[in-house]
Formats: sequence, structure tokens, C-alpha cells
Amino acid sequence: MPAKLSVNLNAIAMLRNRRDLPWPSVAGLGKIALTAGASGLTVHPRPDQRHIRFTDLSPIRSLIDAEFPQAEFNMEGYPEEGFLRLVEEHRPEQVTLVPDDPAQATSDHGWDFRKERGVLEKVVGRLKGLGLRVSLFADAEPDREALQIARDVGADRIELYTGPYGGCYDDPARAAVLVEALGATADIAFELGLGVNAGHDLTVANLPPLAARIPALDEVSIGHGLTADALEYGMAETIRRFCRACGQPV
Ligand SMILES: CC(=O)[C@@H](O)[C@H](O)COP(=O)(O)O
Ligand SMILES: NCC(=O)COP(=O)(O)O
Repeated sequence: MPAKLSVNLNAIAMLRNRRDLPWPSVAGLGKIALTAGASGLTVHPRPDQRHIRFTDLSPIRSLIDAEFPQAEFNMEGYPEEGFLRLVEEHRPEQVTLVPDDPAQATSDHGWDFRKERGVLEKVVGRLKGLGLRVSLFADAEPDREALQIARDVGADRIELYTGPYGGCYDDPARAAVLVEALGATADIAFELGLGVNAGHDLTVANLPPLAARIPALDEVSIGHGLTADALEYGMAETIRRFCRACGQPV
């Protein structure tokens, strides 16, 4: 089954936040995305609310519940108390935990599973207690022992951090090396019984080689490149292009 597409709405929220005005509408563009074939919506509410505001969360949750009950809400964030309370309030189908410092410009690395095992054990247990799927952001490192920790702390999936791969848009030889590292990491995760998501700087161009190397990829979450394309092609056509790049028969 081809990977599902979850649309990250952070970039749209960032554009909206340039003015004290309600457009572009974050939930409104989420609705266009789901209508056009996306399988879910992703948000990464950072503590300073520079992209997604906490007040964006209810309209997105309500949109999915009322009009797209098959779609999934994915909330990403560092597991501090404020984020965990938002998760408890809005009950996303999936929570993706990232090791981001609040000062970080964007996500740029996966968890150090050995070092953070204790933190993850506690937090994943709390989220699993709410019945939510939990995914842990992971670097493209085929490190079996680290991935075993991800599984042992109770995660359902990992999300492969694809930033370095996305950054190789003008270096096909390096991209081929990195897609192999992503694939080798996914192979181990699957062997351990984990599901595998991927995200960060994915595009219509770099998705097909990734999907070909990891045919059992569960989901990709995409925001920046997808929003850039939406300016050129419109949101609905962009969703169809990304779904096709995932291998979906659109
Ligand atoms: C985990 C991840 O890779 C995404 O959350 C990505 O970092 C988007 O976040 P920003 O849009 O806040 O940069
Ligand atoms: N989970 C990763 C994600 O949502 C990717 O966002 P972007 O790098 O495509 O903006």
C-alpha cells in the first residue's frame, strides 16, 4: 500500500501570522487538502506559537471529526508539559515526538534513544494510556540497538528525519547514499515490528526514490515543499501531485 500523505499546516500558519488577519485559513486549506485526497493533517505547535497557534487546534480537530472521519490528526512536538496538555485536549490519532529545543528554527535531528530512554519511557506510556499512536523522530542511522529502545519504550512507529536527504536536491549521488541509509534504517524498524513514517523537506521530486526504497512506508508528512508548490499549482492540484509521488493511484 502506498504511503499516506499528511499535510503539515505549519507553513500556511506562518504565512497567516504575517498579519493580524485570519487568512490564509489554516483549517480551510486543510479542508481543501483532505478533499483533494490527503489522508491527514499535521501540526507542530511550537511553544512560541510562531506557526500554528494553540487556537488553530480545535478547528482542525472539528474539521476532521465532522467531515473527514477517516482522516488522521498528527500532532508533533517536544514532550514538555504544555505540549502534552494540548495533546490531551485535542486527542490526535497520532503524536510524533521530536527532540526539539524551543530555540530551534526547525526540526533538525532525531532522538538520542540511549540518552533519552527514561524520558521517552514515561511520556510514551502516558500517551499510550490515552490510546494514541506514538511515533518517534529518528535519524537515518541503521542502529538496531537504538531502534530496539524505540520499540521497548512502547512506540508504534518511528518517523525518519529526511532533512539531509531533502537538502541534496542538487546532488543525486549524495541523495542516493542517503536514501539507502533511510531504507536500511526502515528495514531494521520493520524487522522490530515498528511502523515507519518519514518527513522533512520532502518534495514531489525526492518522494518517488524514497517510496521505491521503502515500499512499506506508512506515512509522509509534508509542509514546506508542499506549500511552495501550492503557490504555483493551487492546493488541490498540489495534493494530487504529492499523492502520485507517493505512488497513490490518483
Ligand atoms: C518534525 C518535522 O520535521 C516537522 O515538524 C518540521 O520540522 C516542520 O516544523 P516547522 O514547520 O516548525 O519547521
Ligand atoms: N513531520 C515532518 C513534517 O511535517 C515535515 O515538514 P516540512 O519539512 O515538509 O515542512
